[in-house]
Amino acid sequence: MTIAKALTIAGSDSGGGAGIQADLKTFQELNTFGMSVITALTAQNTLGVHGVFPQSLEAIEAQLNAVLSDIGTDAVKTGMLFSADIISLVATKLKEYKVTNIVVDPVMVAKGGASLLLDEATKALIEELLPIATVITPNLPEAAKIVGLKDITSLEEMKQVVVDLHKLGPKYVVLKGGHLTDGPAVDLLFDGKTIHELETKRIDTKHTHGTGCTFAAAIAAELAKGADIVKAVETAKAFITIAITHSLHIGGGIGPTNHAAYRRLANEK
Ligand SMILES: Nc1ncnc2c1ncn2[C@@H]1O[C@H](COP(=O)(O)OP(=O)(O)O)[C@@H](O)[C@H]1O
Ligand SMILES: Cc1ncc(COP(=O)(O)OP(=O)(O)O)c(N)n1
Repeated sequence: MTIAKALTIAGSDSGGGAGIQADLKTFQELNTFGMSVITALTAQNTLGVHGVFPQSLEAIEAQLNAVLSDIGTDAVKTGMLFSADIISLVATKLKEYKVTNIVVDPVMVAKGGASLLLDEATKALIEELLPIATVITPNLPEAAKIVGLKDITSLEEMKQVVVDLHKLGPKYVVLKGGHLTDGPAVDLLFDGKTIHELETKRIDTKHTHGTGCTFAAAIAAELAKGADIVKAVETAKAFITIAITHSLHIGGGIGPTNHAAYRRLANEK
């Protein structure tokens, strides 16, 4: 039996809602074979990030070589990369192994405010990773930081920024509107010619831990299976919307999204 393969290069979330754990659950639910390269450990739960422990470059390189020299992958999703050195290593290895379908989620800050990317690493992200990305999936604060704005607060501003982000080299840009404070949850996909709007009702819940990781992992899984970019992003949007609708009220803070809900609902149809 053959199965599409997807690799996440990201940080571990001990609480299970974001990072490597969210990515692997999403890969599994979307019928791909998930693999991981762990860049950093976080001691994390629904209340926040309590510790960040980056892995050595040696450990990260060994994981990348092990997976890519033997198994290979049909898509990669990058998440928390933490430092400029880790970004450079990942970019070098993705080029060395000629990896295609590279989804870059430029993770910078967790919802609780903890920094998951050193400030000085933004330059390496922009210069080394964005140009080799198939698609990037920034949220609004990440996009603002990348293009040098204070903030992005409207759909009109999003439409300008998605074009500016595309000029940095990725083939496609998905700008996520989850951080807009009211109105529907609108994401924009720009393919260099057309801006596609993906809109759903905004779900009234605080339990949104791991939304960005899950969404980007779903895009990677769909690309790995051969979907075109529009279909991949549409499926990812449906996946995350259902995961948020059925989010899990566990722990004392911001609970995780429900990765199992999409497949469960599909099976009930
Ligand atoms: N309350 C919500 N209701 C519906 N969709 C949401 C909600 N919050 C976020 N989303 C969607 O979840 C995905 C992740 O977006 P976002 O939360 O902005 O990312 P991040 O976790 O990186 O900050 C996007 O598709 C966004 O539109
Ligand atoms: C290890 C790790 N990686 C990424 C994140 C950020 O995840 P995200 O999907 O943006 O969700 P929030 O944390 O912002 O809810 C993380 N927290 N941990």
